[in-house]
Amino acid sequence: MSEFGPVDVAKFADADAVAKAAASEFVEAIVAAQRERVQASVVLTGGGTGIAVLEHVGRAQGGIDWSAVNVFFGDERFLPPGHPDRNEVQARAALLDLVPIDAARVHTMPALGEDGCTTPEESAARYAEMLAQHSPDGTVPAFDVHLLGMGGEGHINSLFPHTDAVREETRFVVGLDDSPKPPPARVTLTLPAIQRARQVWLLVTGAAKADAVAAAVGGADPQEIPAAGARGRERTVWFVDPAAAANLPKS
Ligand SMILES: O=C1O[C@H](COP(=O)(O)O)[C@@H](O)[C@H](O)[C@H]1O
Repeated sequence: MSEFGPVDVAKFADADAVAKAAASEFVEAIVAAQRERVQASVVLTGGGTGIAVLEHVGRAQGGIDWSAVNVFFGDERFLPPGHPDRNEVQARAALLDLVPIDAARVHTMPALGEDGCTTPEESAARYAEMLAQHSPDGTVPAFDVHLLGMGGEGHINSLFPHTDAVREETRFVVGLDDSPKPPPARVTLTLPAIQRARQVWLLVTGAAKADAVAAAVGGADPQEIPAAGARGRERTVWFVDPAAAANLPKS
């Protein structure tokens, strides 16, 4: 039996409908996790669609007990604190500053110069320690939902094709200083960390991503198309618009 749940593709009329639907299901998933386990843990992503989803969650919110949500990040740009390109900064503006969540529950990846971190690897090591403290077995939490965006070449978090980061098999967080997409210095959860999540949701819109969507859903090698390795233990869902879904088999 596979260690992963099924892969579903959910198609919506356009990019805004993708963001609205994912936001509404995200709220429901957090509420359901809190009903079952009291605490919910989610991983946020950067990128256009990922941040649009958070804006819609901020408007909807319905029923989430924010005092029992732990927020983590899938990747981060290793830039000074408060830099507008940091995923954390964008997530705060879109959602986290608008809801009653305790600052201690927002687990950000240390920025350049924060907590004495001068390299992405130092930031990654700090983040891995923090994740271990939030995991019953001292590894990484079983996130309820891990949100992901995807680049046109199939990257997720900061896991780019044919890189050491996407090949990583043991560490849950790594730093890189040669990201093909700027900025070069980044920190990212790895495939082994993503694969601990109960649910993995990929939020993908636009024609530029159609080839990578089809390859990933079709079971490509994750070293070629990192998104192919993004699988949740209970469920993996692709939230796509018609342009991103264009090259999927019609059935
Ligand atoms: O660099 C990144 O890109 C991906 C995808 O972004 P998108 O704007 O094309 O949706 C994003 O998921 C990731 O967090 C970010 O660091």
